[in-house]
Amino acid sequence: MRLWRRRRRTDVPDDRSGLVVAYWESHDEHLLTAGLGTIARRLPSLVAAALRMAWQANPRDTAVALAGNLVAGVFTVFGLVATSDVLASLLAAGPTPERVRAALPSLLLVAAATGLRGALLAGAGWAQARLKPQVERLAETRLFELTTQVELAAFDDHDFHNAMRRARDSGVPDTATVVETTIAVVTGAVGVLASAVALGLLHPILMPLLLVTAVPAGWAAVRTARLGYQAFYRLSTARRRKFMLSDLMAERQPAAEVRAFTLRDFLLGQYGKVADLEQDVQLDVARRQAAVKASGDLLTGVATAGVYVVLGVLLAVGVIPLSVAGAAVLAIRTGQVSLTALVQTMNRLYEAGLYFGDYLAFCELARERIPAPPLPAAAAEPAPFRRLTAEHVTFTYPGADRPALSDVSVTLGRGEVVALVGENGSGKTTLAKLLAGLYRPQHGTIHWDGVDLDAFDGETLRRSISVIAQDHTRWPLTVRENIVMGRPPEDDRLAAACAAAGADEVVAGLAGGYDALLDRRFRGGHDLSGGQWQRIAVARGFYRDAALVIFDEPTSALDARAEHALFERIRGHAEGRTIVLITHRLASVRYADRIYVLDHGTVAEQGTHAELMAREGLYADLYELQASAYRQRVP
Ligand SMILES: Nc1ncnc2c1ncn2[C@@H]1O[C@H](COP(=O)(O)OP(=O)(O)OP(=O)(O)O)[C@@H](O)[C@H]1O
Repeated sequence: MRLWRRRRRTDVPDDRSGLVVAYWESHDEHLLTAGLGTIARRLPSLVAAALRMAWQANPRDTAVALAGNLVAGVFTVFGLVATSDVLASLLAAGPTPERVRAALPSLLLVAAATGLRGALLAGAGWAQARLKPQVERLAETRLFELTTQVELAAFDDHDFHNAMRRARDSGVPDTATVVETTIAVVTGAVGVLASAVALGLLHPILMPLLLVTAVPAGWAAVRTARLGYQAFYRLSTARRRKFMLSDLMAERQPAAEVRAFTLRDFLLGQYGKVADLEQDVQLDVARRQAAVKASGDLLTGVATAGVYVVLGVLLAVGVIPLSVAGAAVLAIRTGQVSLTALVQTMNRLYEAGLYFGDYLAFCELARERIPAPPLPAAAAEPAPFRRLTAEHVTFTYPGADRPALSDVSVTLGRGEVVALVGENGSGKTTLAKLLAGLYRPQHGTIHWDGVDLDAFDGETLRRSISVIAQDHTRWPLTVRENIVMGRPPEDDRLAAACAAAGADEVVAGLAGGYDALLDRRFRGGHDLSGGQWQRIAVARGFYRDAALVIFDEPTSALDARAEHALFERIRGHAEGRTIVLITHRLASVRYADRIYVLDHGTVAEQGTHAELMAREGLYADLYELQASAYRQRVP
């Protein structure tokens, strides 16, 4: 932390400190200043949460792992106490063969206890190994169940996004680590307890000696974990920027532009700044962790020497006999091994627990952002509407300082083609997403034949709506999967949708036809041109039998002939449905039943093409501007 502040004041260039400030503002101070007490208080709830997770993943394996370790502890005590009897027999007066014979029963007990303990630990270890992948899968499934269910607006929220990255990248893998180390902590604690009980049985005064060696090792482990977490948290924003830069420099998609714009030096320079920052922090942390570890080891050595001195004194003044002292040394050594393992695993548990905490916190956060369930009365699948109306709708994106839409009202009737036009950033896409139920307005209502959209279950509602987004996803799947998109595959429908979108020509040109894989990262995969991809996306829109079909800039990448043909087909597709068409090609919206002209988030004008032209307002201006461009080119 000190290094950080020093750098911010002195040699960090401005753009680098931009990263730092972003990180610094989102800092969770209390996690970074956690001491031994905090950890001790945190561990029980952590252990409980981890065991709950393990139990949900597989109750039998969890029970076997825990019970195996606990019962093994009983055999440890048994073996240590029996060792004292062995030593007492061996150190007694008399001929050696007699002494060995006398020690035999205790020796057999020690051997049996050791064997059984080993078998139990092996069984517990096997159960534990089985648990790991099961827990990992459970954690990942839960995370994806939530990330695919939260409201779309959550993805526009920087804090939510950061929390999701931390949960996905560190939280999920560390969930399995937390379960693993929880059981290891139980194992270590049982081992220490067994040694302590054995020492207590040998002589009560020996018990506290074991604990003396625990303090320095515990301090070092906790401090090291804390330093590591500080570094991770400090660098979370910087790492995100580094991943982004590494994608820009080493992925296929931006490769051409990196060269065309001669961006190499700029990107490497940006990368260098982030990498310098990361390296500085990591080296600083490594140096401080090494110093802490060295101090911890030194103090543990001093404490162990002290324990042996005390043992020697007790022996010298006759408080304990030699056989007990011998067994005590063994118990202390056994206890120390368990103690070291316990401290190390506690350290790992605490460290992983912080990330696991991020995971649990994110799951909680995500649950809060799942849209509320609909009213039971209206939860059925919506019937095709006669009228879809948005009334006085206002919507502001999370973190935005002004609304993207203000007091917007529109009406869509069945069988209509309704066009949304307007300049860049005027709110067309936002309005379309609200009509599709992807975002919820903060003010105003959207009614599907008089029923508020909120009353429908989101998934059910969206089955009745088809959205072809402007920035549609190029799914790395086959052509068929790209168009069918999880709906039951029907060949006739597929062919009709492709023909309507002009994608049939694209499919005909691919060796695998509908089964061609559209991802060049896999052997035999294909890539398509922008216009070809757009035809596939439009076919997706035609394939879904939806009451409301939204085409957002469906022809932006199409050639003139394909564009003309597509607008014709879109009009044909409106029968029994409603089409919302967003486009800047105003010639194509002339035949729309109604045109809404958006301007800075409000509806500036509405009407048919003829009405709007007669009005001589914004629409007429934009239309004339486009038309004159064509007129100029044609003498
Ligand atoms: N995810 C987002 N988070 C914050 N602001 C956004 C987001 N998406 C859009 N905006 C803002 O909302 C406003 C409306 O954007 P929208 O995409 O709806 O405009 P548009 O009319 O579709 O523009 P274009 O013609 O360029 O596609 C813009 O000011 C834009 O910057």
